Amino acid sequence: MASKHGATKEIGHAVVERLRELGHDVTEHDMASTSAEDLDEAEALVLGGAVYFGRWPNEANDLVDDLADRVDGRPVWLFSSGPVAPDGEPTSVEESTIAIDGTMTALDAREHVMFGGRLDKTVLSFVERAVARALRAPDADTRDWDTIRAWADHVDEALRAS
Ligand SMILES: Cc1cc2nc3c(=O)[nH]c(=O)nc-3n(C[C@H](O)[C@H](O)[C@H](O)COP(=O)(O)O)c2cc1C
Repeated sequence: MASKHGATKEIGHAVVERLRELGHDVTEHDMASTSAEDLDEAEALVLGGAVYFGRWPNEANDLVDDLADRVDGRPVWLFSSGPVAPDGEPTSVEESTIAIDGTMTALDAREHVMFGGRLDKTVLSFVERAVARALRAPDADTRDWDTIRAWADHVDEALRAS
């Protein structure tokens, strides 16, 4: 996971827990302290990033660059955590956009899914808080745990089918 304030990390943890329940041997990594080589033994990869200004954090994009040469046909799934409001900015799940096409192509990923996010202005940096205020983004947590777990089930099914 690549998470600045923990919301994406918690989503990733829920996915990991569900995949473990379903019998998979899963290791959880923080992308900021993970190299592509660290993932060489993994049979499949699930990468999740928080969306800031329409893109994943730098550490996620750096890891994707390094992974591109090492994926070697392994199945890859991607998720993002972003939208926190039904309207306004940051925007709704349906409207939220992220520059993910390059990542999809680089890793030959099977799919990318956008989950809701969490915004808590009390934990943001000064600049982030100023941006959130300027965008009139409300404090909210729109992560839907049933949807997140259902997606883990879907990844499990795809893994079993492959
Ligand atoms: C400065 C700032 C910029 C953001 N930009 C976007 C964005 O472009 N698109 C989006 O959907 N969400 C955006 N968000 C919402 C975050 O992606 C959301 O809060 C996310 O769940 C945070 O994840 P994290 O706690 O793992 O860092 C932004 C939030 C902040 C504070």
